[in-house]
Amino acid sequence: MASYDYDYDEHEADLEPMSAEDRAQMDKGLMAVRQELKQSPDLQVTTAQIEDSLWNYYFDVGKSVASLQKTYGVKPKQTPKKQTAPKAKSPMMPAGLEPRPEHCQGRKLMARSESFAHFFSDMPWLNVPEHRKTTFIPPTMPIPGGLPGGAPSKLQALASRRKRKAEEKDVAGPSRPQTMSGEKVEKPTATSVVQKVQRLSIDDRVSTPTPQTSVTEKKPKLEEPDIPNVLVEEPSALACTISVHSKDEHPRPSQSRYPIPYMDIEIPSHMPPLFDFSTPSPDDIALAAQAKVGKKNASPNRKNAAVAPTANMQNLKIKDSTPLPTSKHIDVTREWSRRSNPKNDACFVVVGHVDHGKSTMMGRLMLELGVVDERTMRKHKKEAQIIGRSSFAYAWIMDSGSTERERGVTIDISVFPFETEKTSFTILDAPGHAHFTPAMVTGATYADFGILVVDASTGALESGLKGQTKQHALLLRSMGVNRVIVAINKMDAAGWDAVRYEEIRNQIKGMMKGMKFVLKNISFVPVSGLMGDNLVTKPTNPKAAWYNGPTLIEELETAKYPTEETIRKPLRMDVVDIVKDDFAGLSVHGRVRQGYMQVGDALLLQPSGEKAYVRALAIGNESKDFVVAGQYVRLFLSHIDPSHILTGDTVCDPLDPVPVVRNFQMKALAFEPVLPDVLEVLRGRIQAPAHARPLSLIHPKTGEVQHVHPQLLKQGQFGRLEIRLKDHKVALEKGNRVVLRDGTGRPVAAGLLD
Ligand SMILES: Nc1nc2c(ncn2[C@@H]2O[C@H](COP(=O)(O)OP(=O)(O)OP(=O)(O)O)[C@@H](O)[C@H]2O)c(=O)[nH]1
Repeated sequence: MASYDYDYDEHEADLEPMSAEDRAQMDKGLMAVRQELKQSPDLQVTTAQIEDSLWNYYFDVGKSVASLQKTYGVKPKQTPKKQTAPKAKSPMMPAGLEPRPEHCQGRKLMARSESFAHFFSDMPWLNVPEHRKTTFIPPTMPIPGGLPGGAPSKLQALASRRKRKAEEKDVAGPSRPQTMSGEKVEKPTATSVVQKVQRLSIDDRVSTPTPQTSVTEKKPKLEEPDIPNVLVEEPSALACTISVHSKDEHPRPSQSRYPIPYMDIEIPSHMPPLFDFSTPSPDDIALAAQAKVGKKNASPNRKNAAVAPTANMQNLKIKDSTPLPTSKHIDVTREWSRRSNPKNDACFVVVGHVDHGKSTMMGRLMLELGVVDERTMRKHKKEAQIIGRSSFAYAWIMDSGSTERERGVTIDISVFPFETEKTSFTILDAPGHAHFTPAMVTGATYADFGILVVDASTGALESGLKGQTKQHALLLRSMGVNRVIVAINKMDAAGWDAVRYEEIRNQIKGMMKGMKFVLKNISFVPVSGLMGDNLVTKPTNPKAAWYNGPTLIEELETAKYPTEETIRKPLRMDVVDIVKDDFAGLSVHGRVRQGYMQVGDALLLQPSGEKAYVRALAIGNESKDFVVAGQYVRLFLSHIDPSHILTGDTVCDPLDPVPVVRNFQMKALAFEPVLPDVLEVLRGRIQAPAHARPLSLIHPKTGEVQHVHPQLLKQGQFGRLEIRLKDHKVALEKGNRVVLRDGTGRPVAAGLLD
């Protein structure tokens, strides 16, 4: 057995001579090194040493000289050396590389590395008798242009058949179409591609289709190939997804369809079919049983929303086979009118210029009402102090997002439910910054009334009147939010100055009058959100002694909503938020605009047309059997894929759904000139580009048409607009509030659907 310890010197004899090219490089390098070292009187280096050094440094003269001087004690030459960039001396080594590592230095290794074969010559595994040696047959390569998996294409198969025919003709003569084996050559029949491929010999498959005729030969008439009538399949959904194309978008030519293998296999008549689709599947049986249960409980009474939809649910495509949620079949309108503690439900939006104190006021109100406890407040104060935003501690009750807290700016609408003795309220705290107007519009879409917060401190009112104080008031007006409480805030900073309060009151009154608000629906309350003055209790500050009007909460309590009439209308709820919770399951948040629903009800989501069931209901953390118009609820859904729900969708009664429209007309107030142009439609969470065109100019008070097809609606004018959505369809109906804004995000007009 040979030893595996390799000794280079022992195998010196095995070294292969240097190539002619290397030899020439070496000779050139040798001369150059000698030239460099010529002036050294104590030169002790041999030719072999120089050659070794040159080899190690890839024929780099400079590096070789330096190495020799260092190794053999030759003093460096005093004359400055020419600085040449190291050149690559071998085609394998680029310039600037490090010298060869020690373990592979010397040309010995190169020589040896090519002569390892001898080393294993006595290995037993190499002494295989000739008859036992494997014969390697090259694998069948896919034919160029053939089908995946190596099958030839139809064209190649045809060429191959012709070639074979021609060869057979040569052998057997034209009158006897037979193969070499004596079989008759049959005209290819219409069978499957699978069979066709099987008939082809390996020779056929690897042969390149060549022209069958020479130039001089008469070109035989090309026969149409017998293309088998096979079942073909479209590319799969996965394939379409991967290639980012939809099937419809890019229909593929028929030749790119591949046959489904084995579809031509004939099943003998005595064998049962593999899949019998003539009988119901286990899923069908389960669904039929569920439908039966639903039918048994059905009653023709529309008032019982749990029952009526079920009767009409036969057409619904249920997405999973989990049992339907069970309903208590409550007569909701009767229960609601008989409730022991009749409370109003009211939802208000808090609007106003940025930093005028909206969130602080609402946060402090929650503390004063005991909705938020002192402990939580202390925590907020401490955390706000840590990041140097102590003055925002109350605002943190509303602004729960980390970005909102860090930046001290409300970004999205905050929803906060709370109750007083008389009313169940929902606060929609809107952002004041102009960038977040869509969120403010979302709030205004669902609100029964608004609180317009105005900063009383010097200069703030003025900047607000030029900014969001005015814009938000306009948006409220044009969206039909007619009841507004103007909270004149930061009265502590204004020293509870009665004159300042009156001044602000008059200015805002004038502005709102100009916006065609009915003044009896507007009320004013001086407050200090930060100090908690006049929110729930009368101000304690002696400077506020002049004020003897209502507190903010007293003003809020005047709201009355909903009426029985609203509850009897078909269900509408706009999806403001979607929550996918691993534990609690899929739920959506929103305000029931009209109608009611109870656990077990069937629902329809528009504009998608997806169906679902009410699995559970909750208001705040309290679970409910039913919810009615006016309440801000959490609706837990079943039998729907979460990917089919979007914010902005409308949850509605499947028997009386909200229509899905592409074109509509609306009565709008123009904040900016409205010309025929592309604008963005904003409704709740819906944002869709549309083409807007003025149809008529309307008198704001009488509603009479003053001018048909005006070229534009001027700022402050009321008119009817035609809206054509560009690519979306939206769920909208008469009376819905819609805002239009331009490309810069500035609201241009707002109004109600006609
Ligand atoms: N002096 C005084 N400062 C107040 C009062 N209310 C709010 N502030 C301060 O005003 C600043 C802004 O308050 P926020 O409540 O965040 O204002 P906002 O209107 O909600 O701001 P955005 O939602 O971002 O538009 C904070 O520093 C508050 O402490 C008040 O009544 N008096």
